[in-house]
Amino acid sequence: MRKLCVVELLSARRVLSFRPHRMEEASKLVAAISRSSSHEGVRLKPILGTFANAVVCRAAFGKPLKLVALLDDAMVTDSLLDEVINDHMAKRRTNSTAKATDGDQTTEDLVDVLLNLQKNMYVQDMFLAGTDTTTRTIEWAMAEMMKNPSAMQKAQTEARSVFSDNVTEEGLHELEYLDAVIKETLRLHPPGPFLIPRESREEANVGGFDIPVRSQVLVNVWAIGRDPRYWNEADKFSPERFLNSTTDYRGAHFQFLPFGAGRRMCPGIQFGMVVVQLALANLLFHFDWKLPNEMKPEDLDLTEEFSDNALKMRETLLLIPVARRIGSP
Ligand code: HEM
Repeated sequence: MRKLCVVELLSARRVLSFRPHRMEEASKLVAAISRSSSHEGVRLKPILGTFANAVVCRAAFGKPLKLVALLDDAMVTDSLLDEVINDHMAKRRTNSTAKATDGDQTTEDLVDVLLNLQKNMYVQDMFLAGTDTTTRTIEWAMAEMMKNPSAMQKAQTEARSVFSDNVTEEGLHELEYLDAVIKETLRLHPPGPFLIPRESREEANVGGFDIPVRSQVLVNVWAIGRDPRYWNEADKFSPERFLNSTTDYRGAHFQFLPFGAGRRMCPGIQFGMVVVQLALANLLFHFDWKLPNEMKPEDLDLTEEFSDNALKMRETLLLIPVARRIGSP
């Protein structure tokens, strides 16, 4: 099933096919921030959540669903998902959009794919794994850049020199500094601080502790990402450490495992990274950002809180966006 999803939904070809949806949702994100701009500031998390929800849902279900209802209430979730599946079945019966209306197979969504294969259960898992992780990564990256204005300035200057009128996905690969910002954010604040539990297949001794065979093993990637044996000034936010470095998050460098490693590694890396890059590039390109109440960067509270295997920001990020006139530096 995992293999199926990787090939059918999260492969490079599929991720590329969802580009028009992502671009549309990115424009809505910019418009929503512009609308809610005020002197008191904007709470970024709900707006980012709506964006990530829409992008993941449009890929998975063909349309946006209500995020809060999905996450908070299992019964509502079931009935919403039933509705989505029934919708798709009805469309198939009337033979209108079993495949995409334009006849292009690549615009099928996950529900179409799973209905083709008669495997409906996986839909909800995919949704939950994809939305919260991306939202939190974007929020943490913004928070760290607000606390470290020189990083914000470098990322902004880069975005504004790569793009002229608008952000396009084709140009995202040129944002090297932003890529380093995202890596550094994932090192310090991995959205899943513990990987999926593993079971040891043989006896081992780790750090002086005997681990019997068949023990449940939890890998704490948060602690590994801050271990001074592997990272200089481990608690410092310094995207520069990833510039000209070969360390990446694809599971081969065990000091940096935000997406896990091995057979259970996150299959949504490509999907997740493009969503995070696209959102951040838009936030940096279209807005200047200020802290409310004349707060100084060093006073921004980035205390982490751990619950439900997620690292959350204790204080929700509140920022003032100042829309930029395109063409100005
Ligand atoms: C910044 C974004 C994301 C991060 C940091 C992240 C991180 C992770 C991690 C750490 C795991 C566990 C891996 C392990 O134990 O080795 C995981 C599993 C998973 N992720 Fe992601 N993820 C992200 C985005 C996504 C997206 C966008 C999707 C799908 C749309 C997705 C789908 C999944 C699924 C289905 C699993 C379970 C895999 C399994 O059970 O074998 N993730 N993710």
